[in-house]
Amino acid sequence: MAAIPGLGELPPPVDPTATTSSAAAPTTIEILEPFWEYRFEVPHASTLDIKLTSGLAEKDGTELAPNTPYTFTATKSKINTWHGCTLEISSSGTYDAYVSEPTADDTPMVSYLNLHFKLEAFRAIAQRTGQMGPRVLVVGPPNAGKTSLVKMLTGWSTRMGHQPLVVNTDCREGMLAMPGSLSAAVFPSIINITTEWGSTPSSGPSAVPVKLPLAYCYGLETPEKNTKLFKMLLSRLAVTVTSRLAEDPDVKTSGLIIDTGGVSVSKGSYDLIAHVVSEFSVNIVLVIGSERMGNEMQKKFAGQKTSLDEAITVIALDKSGGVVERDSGFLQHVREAAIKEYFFGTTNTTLSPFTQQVDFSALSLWRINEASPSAGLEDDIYSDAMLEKTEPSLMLQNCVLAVVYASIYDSADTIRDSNIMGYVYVADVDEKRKKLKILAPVSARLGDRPLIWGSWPEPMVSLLG
Ligand SMILES: Nc1ncnc2c1ncn2[C@@H]1O[C@H](COP(=O)(O)OP(=O)(O)OP(=O)(O)O)[C@@H](O)[C@H]1O
Repeated sequence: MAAIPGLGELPPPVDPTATTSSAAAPTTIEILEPFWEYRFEVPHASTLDIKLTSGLAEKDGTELAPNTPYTFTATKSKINTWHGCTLEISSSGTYDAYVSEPTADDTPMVSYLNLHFKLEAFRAIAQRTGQMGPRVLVVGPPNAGKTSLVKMLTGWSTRMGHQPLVVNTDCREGMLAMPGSLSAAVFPSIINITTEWGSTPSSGPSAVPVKLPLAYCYGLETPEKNTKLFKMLLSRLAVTVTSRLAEDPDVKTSGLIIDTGGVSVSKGSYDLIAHVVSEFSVNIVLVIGSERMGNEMQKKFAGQKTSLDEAITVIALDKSGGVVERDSGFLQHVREAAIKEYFFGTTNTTLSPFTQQVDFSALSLWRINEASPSAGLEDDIYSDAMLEKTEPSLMLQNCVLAVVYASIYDSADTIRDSNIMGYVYVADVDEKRKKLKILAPVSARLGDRPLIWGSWPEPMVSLLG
């Protein structure tokens, strides 16, 4: 299992492998004026190469290096420019792209950048006084551009020399960890823009320093599937994040940026938002893409204080017209690609995962339960039942399991509260011989650590195909 020591960063290798471009593909040139965006959608079977040949451009807050081809696949995104630029585009396979031509007055990007400068002002005060930097939570309906905003605020702050701690509470997608995980990582350096958040920290070289997240396994698709477990893991993550802030002055003054999954206007979702606000002492709530949610958040947090006795400010932001919906098929390909990359690397950095045969009896396997609808939120007798010791079965076929930093002799609660060390994949289940064929990024004895089995990410059939 690839070690995830937590919240650090791996240095880049001395000789990173350069990204390759499809030299034979026809090339088009796009000239962008200030504030314009090059918006593109590449399906998983195709690749799109984008090279900045003049001017300055960025993707979600991270600047493109000049004359360097960036290869995108299974991506819907944009490249924007503040001062104008020229891009050279080539592709293999199909893709959709167009240039959006807003002015400074009609792009929400300007309000996002202004917000960034406000956060910088708070960070400057924090540096002078030794106080905590801003703790920012981004909420909004599905497909509002929340994650893109979190990336932009992270990228811009990193470029100013800060080290924000980014927290992902969206269990449907992973941040530097598999989907189904809740994770946090410090971003002292740029994000690898060709993947969602950069590579997951399996073994293998990368041109951009690999961020090491701290991750907990929730293993279910939505917070509603087991709200109590979800809240417990968030609290657990908040404790670790808070102690990380306390021990590192640079991270402390840079503050937190927290992403959420899309919420509908409902009491249950608002309770979860309030839980995150209180556990992470959030003092700035950004509501993107819903005036109604903005108003309701204003009302909810009016007059409330953080644990540090600061007021909670709610700021409503417009959604960008470029944000696109990603249908379930597309997102499934994205998840599959992330899992494949974890075990096999990318075309540039091929990894060789280890396959081993393991007896059913040699494993300590724990199943994450969905809460029964009758289980009361505050009802503690359900605590242990959230994680249940179980025997391997055919149901494990093609599942990803989380390996956690705990002992197989620990209690269910301790195992639940332990952070993730890495992941393995069940390639085959032989019920007759009572053996599993398991794929792991490194060779290690699997019987020594508890394995957590959830229903998210869903079984991936084509991983070895
Ligand atoms: N201006 C833009 N132009 C083109 N694509 C964009 C733009 N802004 C965001 N996107 C893309 O739209 C998709 C949805 O955006 P994003 O993931 O930021 O939304 P979200 O609110 O976090 O979604 P979710 O509700 O699934 O968490 C992403 O693929 C993102 O890269």
